[in-house]
Amino acid sequence: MRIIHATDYDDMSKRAASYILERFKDIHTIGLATGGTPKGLYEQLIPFLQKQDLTNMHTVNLDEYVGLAPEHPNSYRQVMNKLLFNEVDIPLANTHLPNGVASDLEEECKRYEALIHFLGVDLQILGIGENGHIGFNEPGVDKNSKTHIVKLTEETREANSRYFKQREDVPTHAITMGIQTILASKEIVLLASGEHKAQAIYDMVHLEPNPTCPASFLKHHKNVTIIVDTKASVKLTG
Ligand SMILES: N[C@@H]1[C@@H](O)[C@H](O)[C@@H](COP(=O)(O)O)O[C@@H]1O
Repeated sequence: MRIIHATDYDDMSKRAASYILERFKDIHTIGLATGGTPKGLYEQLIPFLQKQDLTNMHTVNLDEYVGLAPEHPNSYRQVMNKLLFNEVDIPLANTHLPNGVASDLEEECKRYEALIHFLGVDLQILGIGENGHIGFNEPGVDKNSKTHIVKLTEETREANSRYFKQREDVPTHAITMGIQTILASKEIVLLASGEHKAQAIYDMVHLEPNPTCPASFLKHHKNVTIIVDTKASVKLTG
């Protein structure tokens, strides 16, 4: 695990953008994350992406809420459209997320997993939850998990309720890439900013891989870079 230290959120976003741009010519499929953390990174990437031919590029997102149709303003599909896809000239058909309203959700998980393996992810961007979750792989997750349906912890629903009108509107379940799905990508870049992420970052770096901190399983991957700002790394540096 390589650690790149950034001063603050803005610096983290800029460093992450430069890191990705240095490798851009080798990225055909990129794994994307939602949440507040990668927003600044996407803003940094947009001016560059606007000048690229993205016809053959594909994106795969980590997760989607169960029960929210792609048109729902809180669906991760809409979030990604707003943050990135509408700003650049990528065919929407090349931007992939699980379908949270599929009639057969188990089949949908299989379809999405197969699609990811077919495309092959060159670089996966990750954020991290305060409880160490990646994607929506909550504590207790199986390290061999593939794309699956998860019940969200109350902590995660609370953390994500800021995007919804009221807490009760936050879905109880989601479809997420599993730990194995994430580990199958060629390279992983995890971003974290803010003191509320400091414990999760400490656990990820210092604990043996174990399900209490799902991000600790990233130690099983040979090419992981974490870009953390001063506040998120405060427990690492003392
Ligand atoms: N499923 C997403 C994760 O992919 C994200 O990393 C996490 C942290 O979000 P934020 O970046 O807003 O702190 O929240 C959500 O639960």
